[in-house]
Amino acid sequence: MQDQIQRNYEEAKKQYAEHGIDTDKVLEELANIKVSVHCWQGDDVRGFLNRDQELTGGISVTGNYPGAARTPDELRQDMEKAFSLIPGKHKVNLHAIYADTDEKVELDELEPKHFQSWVDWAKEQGLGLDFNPTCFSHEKSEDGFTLSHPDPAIRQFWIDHCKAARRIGAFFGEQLGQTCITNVWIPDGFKDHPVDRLAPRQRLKDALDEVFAEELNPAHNLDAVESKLFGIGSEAYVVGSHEFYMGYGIANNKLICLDAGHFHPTEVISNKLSSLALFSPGILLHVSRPMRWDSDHVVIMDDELLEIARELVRGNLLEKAYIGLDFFDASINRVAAWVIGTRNTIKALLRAMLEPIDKLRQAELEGDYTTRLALTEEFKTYPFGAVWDYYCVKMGVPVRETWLDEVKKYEQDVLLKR
Ligand SMILES: C[C@H](O)[C@H](O)[C@@H](O)C(=O)CO
Ligand SMILES: [Mn+2]
Repeated sequence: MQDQIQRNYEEAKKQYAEHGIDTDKVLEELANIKVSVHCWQGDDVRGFLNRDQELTGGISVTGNYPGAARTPDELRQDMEKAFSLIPGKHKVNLHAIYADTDEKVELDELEPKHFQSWVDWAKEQGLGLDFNPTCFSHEKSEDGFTLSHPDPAIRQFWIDHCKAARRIGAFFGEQLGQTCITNVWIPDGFKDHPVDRLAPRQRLKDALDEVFAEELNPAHNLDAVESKLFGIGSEAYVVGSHEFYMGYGIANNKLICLDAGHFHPTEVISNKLSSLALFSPGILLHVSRPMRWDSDHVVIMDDELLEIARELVRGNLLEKAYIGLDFFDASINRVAAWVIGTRNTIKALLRAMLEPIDKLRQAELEGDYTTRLALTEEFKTYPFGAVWDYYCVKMGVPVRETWLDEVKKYEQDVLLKR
């Protein structure tokens, strides 16, 4: 098998070299790209702080596949399994509700010490950490409002939680020597048409100003803000809309987070990256897959994933874009969900890096759209699979679908025993 993979790679390498593409160099670059893998796929966004609390905030997980992680140790064990099947060294994206502590601690009182075990584990595994305040699944968000809440006391609770989250993010960055991205997403919105659209946005703006007032070392923590068009129960109006955060992020030097599932059904984030790149200090991606009402299906190799990857590569945006994943599916093996979505994201980047970008750009500049179309179409069947297989071998992870045997075995040995 390995000899065949090597031979296939040598043949593919020649074909790409004819178009000036150095596959060895591409693979070196690919190995440097980190994907932030979201912990919440492993336990259906339950977390460990308030395990009896139902999931709220207009997001939903469906399915009852056995084996969801019930403790921080189980979640780490599952993520280790997933990472052993994914090429490269990556990051783990945590939410505040994943604190690992026996203390009964409120969200606004969280401290770095409540995440010490995650930092120790990340060090040991060579992983980075990203972070998110959890502004949902809590009694103080039951009426659908957090940072824009009309009640100043409730608003203050969420402001204090977000402030605490940023300090935890900075602790991650400082401890791990890798910048932590702390992303603020809030569910606030109305099911039906509001009378006053402005006041909640004014309150959100003022609350964010307070959240971000403390200066933190940007080498340790960078802040991001994530918009959404609608959620379940906030169909008519979401306070933190795209326009709101475009304005806020650019005016306040914050990363803008684009979640692929947070826009109109035919609106794509791939077409937003080049505009945003010109004006914002950085972009955080939540790579996801919208399906009708749901914004969070497991990422597959569809046109939009490829287009996102192409935009990142062609526009040289990989330096200012941070790639995070955001999906949750409880109807399939959760470790497999991570592996499928993360491998696809990396594979899409590889495919984008294996395109004759200079030739295509030149054809476009010269108005030769025939060549542009012909080449892009022919490259769709160039042997990127041979390069991917070789990359998996080189990085010491299973080739093609052989990873699935390992997940099935893990399911038998570990997940079904929970
Ligand atoms: C759990 C995440 O923070 C959440 O999915 C958020 O990023 C989002 O996308 C909400 O729709
Ligand atoms: Mn998201």
